[in-house]
Amino acid sequence: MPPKPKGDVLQQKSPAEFFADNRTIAGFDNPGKCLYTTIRELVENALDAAESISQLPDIDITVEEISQQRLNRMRGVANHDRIDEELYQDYETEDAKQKRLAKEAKELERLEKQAAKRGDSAAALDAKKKDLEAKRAAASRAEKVYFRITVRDNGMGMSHKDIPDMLGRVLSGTKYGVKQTRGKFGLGAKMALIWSKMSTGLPIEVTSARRGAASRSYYKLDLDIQRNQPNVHESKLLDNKDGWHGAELSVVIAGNWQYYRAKVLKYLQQIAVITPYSEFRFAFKAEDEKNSINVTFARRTSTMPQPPKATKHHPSSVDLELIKRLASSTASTTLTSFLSKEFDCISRDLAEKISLEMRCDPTTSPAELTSKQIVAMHDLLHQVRFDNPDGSHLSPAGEYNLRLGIMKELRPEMVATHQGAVGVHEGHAFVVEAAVSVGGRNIKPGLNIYRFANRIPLLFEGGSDVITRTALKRINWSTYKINATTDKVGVFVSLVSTKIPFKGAGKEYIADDVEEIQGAVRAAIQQCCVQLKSKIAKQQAAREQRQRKKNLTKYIPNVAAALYTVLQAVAARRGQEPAGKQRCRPAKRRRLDVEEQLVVAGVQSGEVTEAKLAAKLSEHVEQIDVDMALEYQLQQGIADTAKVDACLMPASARHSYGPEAHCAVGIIRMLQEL
Ligand SMILES: Nc1ncnc2c1ncn2[C@@H]1O[C@H](COP(=O)(O)OP(=O)(O)OP(=O)(O)O)[C@@H](O)[C@H]1O
Repeated sequence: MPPKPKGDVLQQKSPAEFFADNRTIAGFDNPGKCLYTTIRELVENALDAAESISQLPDIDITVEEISQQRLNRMRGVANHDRIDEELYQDYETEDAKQKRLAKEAKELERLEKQAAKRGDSAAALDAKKKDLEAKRAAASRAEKVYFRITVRDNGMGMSHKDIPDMLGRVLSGTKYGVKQTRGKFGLGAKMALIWSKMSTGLPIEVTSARRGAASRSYYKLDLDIQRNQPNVHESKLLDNKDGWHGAELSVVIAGNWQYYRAKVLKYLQQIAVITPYSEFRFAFKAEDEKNSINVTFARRTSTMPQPPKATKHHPSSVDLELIKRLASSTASTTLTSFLSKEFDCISRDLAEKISLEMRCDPTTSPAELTSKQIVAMHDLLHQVRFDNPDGSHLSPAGEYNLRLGIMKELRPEMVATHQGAVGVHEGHAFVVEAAVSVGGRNIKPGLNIYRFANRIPLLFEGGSDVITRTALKRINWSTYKINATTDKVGVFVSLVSTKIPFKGAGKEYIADDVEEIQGAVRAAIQQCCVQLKSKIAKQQAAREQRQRKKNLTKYIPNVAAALYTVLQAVAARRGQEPAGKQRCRPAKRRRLDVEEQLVVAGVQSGEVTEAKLAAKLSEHVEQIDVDMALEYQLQQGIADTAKVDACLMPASARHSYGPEAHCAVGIIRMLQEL
């Protein structure tokens, strides 16, 4: 027998080991990204848990900075005193120190020049210098920084006995059905635990209670990576006198706040946009108190989208294995009832026809189907024409919520929203919602793209995502009077589906190769643009009108002065002419009409002054402005757009419904509602 090549030994890996070795697949790339993804996974679980019981989510997120010394104390490890400094990575030779100082001086000089060029204030320059110093201090600091991340929600909670498996076994969860949920893989919380095991060795702490439970569960556990099973350190039942329900998960990991701070805050802002019915309280507790942050993303509405419902598999989306699994686990005893009960869009009638097409007796038990019959069924299910899923089980954010979220977080000048019709991809229904906003705070000029999938903000890998690519390449913004480089444009697209074609388990971007989704995203953005186009045209007309008024007003003093000089000259000449001559003027000179004669007389008597002329001109410009505004409103269809019903409660029984009240900008008409 030839000798086995060295290293050619058959090995097996548990799913936990696989994900520990390939953390990047799940979005756990580097310490900073791990910090971000941990927060994200826990927040999304919290939202899923609250929404599943139609509870307005109340979520507390705390990130507590922990120094190496404190972590050592927590782990019961003695602090390490260095014997030989030269052994360490952060040891700086004299040469290296000189180079660093020179580089820092250069950087400082660059900052100062930049600030002078931009005319930044001394305070802004100071802030930049401090930032530079902090970065340098952090980079030169030998010890790593750790974080305790705690997320507390008011959701459905977890049952006492399930907690170890839910949080200590990779690929276990309650969200595997055909249902629109943020979680899908049964992986996120476990990845946070794996990372905590790998970086700090500390277990996760969980407290949870279900609705109406008399006790709350407390667990301290970690995950046996090789066996992929939970390892419970401590478990107890605590009193739940105040009837709390929800979950609180707390995990200590290595991270990098400095580089991922902006991403975390952006994520929270975007999740607040897509779930304005949630309240998020975020606290960053720094070791140095002055660096701590507290931000609240307040709830702005109590209107929650309908919770998504679990649906059945659509026949055109199933594979052979799934059919086998369903056939072996179904409670149905006949093929007809199996097909009509386990699959969406198959009536009993159709089920019977399919059975006959399979050359099977409709009363055959699904458990007795042979492999060949299952293959025949699989082929048929992919060939027969079925109705599309109707999408009623999906739960889009809704145009109202989307608009509200955008208004609350960005305060744009205008925003348009659109919800597309239900589409289908591989037998899974999907809905695309979009909003396009113009102007607002905290938004840069150009296209600012916000992507959401099953109401999760997607912040990474934007370049490959169907939403980004569509907004950048497939929309001709100028057709809609939008300047995609200078206008501050917000493009918000949210896709919900029972199956989002994510690339990777990190759920960071949506594939751009699904034609149906690509088309739906494009159509939804275009619909918003069409709405905005007319608003932008109106705005441009109003701007031009304002400009015209400004120009006219600017010249009033000069015009009044010139006019007054001319009038004075006319009045003086008239004053010198003998009375008789006034009646037989030379034919060339124009006759003054009565009004003009009055003005000239006014100038002569001192009643008409330059100031009075200027005031009259201003009045006239004002009047033109009002007339044009009213005419413009009429052109735009005042009846449809500018008429608003308002209910006024009379303050007392003595009131009358008088005639219309006219003002410069509208008419108020009182009608008695009988
Ligand atoms: N805050 C929570 N409240 C209630 N149940 C929770 C909470 N967090 C986690 N769970 C339960 O634990 C399970 C596992 O969570 P985990 O984050 O590992 O995966 P997931 O959310 O199902 O999927 P994904 O990996 O896609 O996020 C969930 O399916 C859920 O049942």
